[in-house]
Amino acid sequence: MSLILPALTICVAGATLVYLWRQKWGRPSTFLPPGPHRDPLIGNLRQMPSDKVPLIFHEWAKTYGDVMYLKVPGQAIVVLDSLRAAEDLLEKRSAIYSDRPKFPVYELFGWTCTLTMMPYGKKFSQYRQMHHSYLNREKCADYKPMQLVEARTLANNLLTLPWDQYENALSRFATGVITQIVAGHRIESEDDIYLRMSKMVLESLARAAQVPAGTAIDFFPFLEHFPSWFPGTRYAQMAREWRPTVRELHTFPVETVKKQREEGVATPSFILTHLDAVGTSSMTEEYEQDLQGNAAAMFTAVPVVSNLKETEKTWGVLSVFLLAMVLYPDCQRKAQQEIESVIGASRLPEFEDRAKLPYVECIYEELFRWNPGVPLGRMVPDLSCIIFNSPRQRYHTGACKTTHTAGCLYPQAPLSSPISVHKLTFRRGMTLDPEIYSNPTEFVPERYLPQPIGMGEPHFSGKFGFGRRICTGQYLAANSVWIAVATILATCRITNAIDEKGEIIVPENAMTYGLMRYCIKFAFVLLLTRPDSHPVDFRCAIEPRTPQSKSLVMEGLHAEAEY
Ligand code: HEM
Repeated sequence: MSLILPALTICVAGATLVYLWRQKWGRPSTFLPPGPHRDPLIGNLRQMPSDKVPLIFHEWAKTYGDVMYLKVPGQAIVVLDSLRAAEDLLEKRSAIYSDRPKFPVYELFGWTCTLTMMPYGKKFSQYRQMHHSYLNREKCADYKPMQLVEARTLANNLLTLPWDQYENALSRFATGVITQIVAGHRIESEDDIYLRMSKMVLESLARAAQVPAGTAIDFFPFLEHFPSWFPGTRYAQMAREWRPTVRELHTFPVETVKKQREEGVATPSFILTHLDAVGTSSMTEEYEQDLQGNAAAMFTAVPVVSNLKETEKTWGVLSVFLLAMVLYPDCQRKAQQEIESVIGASRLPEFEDRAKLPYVECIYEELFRWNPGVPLGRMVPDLSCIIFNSPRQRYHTGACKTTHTAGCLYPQAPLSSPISVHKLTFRRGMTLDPEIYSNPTEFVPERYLPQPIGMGEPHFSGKFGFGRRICTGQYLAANSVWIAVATILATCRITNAIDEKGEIIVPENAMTYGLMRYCIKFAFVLLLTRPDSHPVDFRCAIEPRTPQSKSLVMEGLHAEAEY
């Protein structure tokens, strides 16, 4: 027993030395894209920004170009700073750049069979198909009545709740839509089981997402079996604690719908459709796991916790909307005038009005460009963009396809490759491109209107990602965001909050960006990344836009309650 600790320490120290040696001498960098100078062993670790990472990468890209290479111990990062580079690699070559690395930590948390983290392959196509069959453009038209009711509930909540509950209201909206899609369940109260579960699970996901594939466990999976006091096992311990909660989100919705189906009371949902497709008696264990994983993956698309800022989906976009409306009151006024002149003051917006409200459409588009909720693209890194540094190495690792962009080789990675390289599609740089967008840091909805009224600039086409990994919930999300924006504009006036001293609070026009933190612990270098952005906490005031607003919302809710 007394020999175990020294033996383990020697093993780990040996593995670390081998690893560091490989970092230093294992790979010449002949074919790498340009990037800041790298120190021996630690690469770009010293230069890595601790805040506003997307903006700083964008600054660096001005020197090194729109395909930039960075290296920190254990991870190589390829930053794609322009739409052209992203389209070139992720759209045109998506057959070879759609893979994901293995995520031992996520798996320990209980995220197995999850599309978002799934490597490219047969199962991946099967999962995409499962999502697509329920979330394609045509099917999403059927969900509009439900989204309309949820948007009106949101407006009602914003008009009645105090300011510190606004985030909850937005979260409830996002979760409410997803629970109906996934399980046919309508959230009626604040203590709803799905709200509680999503809140817990998203918190767990956020913790795991702080370290996408960058923990000691990811580098040395065997550490999972070590006792919790052993250096580098912290995330394994955390994962073990969260696992039951994550698993509950997988099993509970499927079990509940199965039971409802047996009792003949199930309402249409993603789960019911897939249960019906096979029949519960002939359902294999594998199919059930697939269904659980796919249903749970949709919940991960919803940030439900008011204090939880780590997620990037619908909530993020709507909080960006509130911030923009406070900072740019003229835009709010123009949109409200448009709604009033097209729809009048006696009813609320509906999906059929969308084409007649071009300025509201421009606001919707500008939200995704101005401060995209996912500035570094995928929260989950890809392994697909592994770069091999020499033909010799390609030979050794058996890569089979190569492509050529910006003078660099990007061969396809074999899944067994031991090299961990993470690509981050860099959406912030794409949305700030001065060659595409004039005054790019300003919120200017008019930029999309045709000239001479507007500037004729293009919509940001990467808002839901690229290629074969493009967001499967894009049509659902687009409808959710649009109807929420239109309904809030029609019913609410969003203004600056007043503080305790009676002074106007002017929110800072700044987004916080995830931290890149580094801890060097007992020779393990852990890269902790949180590649997300969200408005810094801000207060705003929301009041009825007209004396009739509240009653209109209530009438609208009653009229649509039986959709
Ligand atoms: C405004 C809301 C949303 C935004 C901005 C958004 C954006 C994104 C982005 C940028 C990606 C990465 C795409 C890539 O890797 O190129 C993604 C992936 C994904 N999204 Fe969304 N999303 C939203 C809502 C949703 C919703 C509502 C769902 C489900 C109902 C969903 C399901 C997914 C899934 C499953 C993936 C992973 C796809 C894969 O890896 O193959 N998203 N999303």
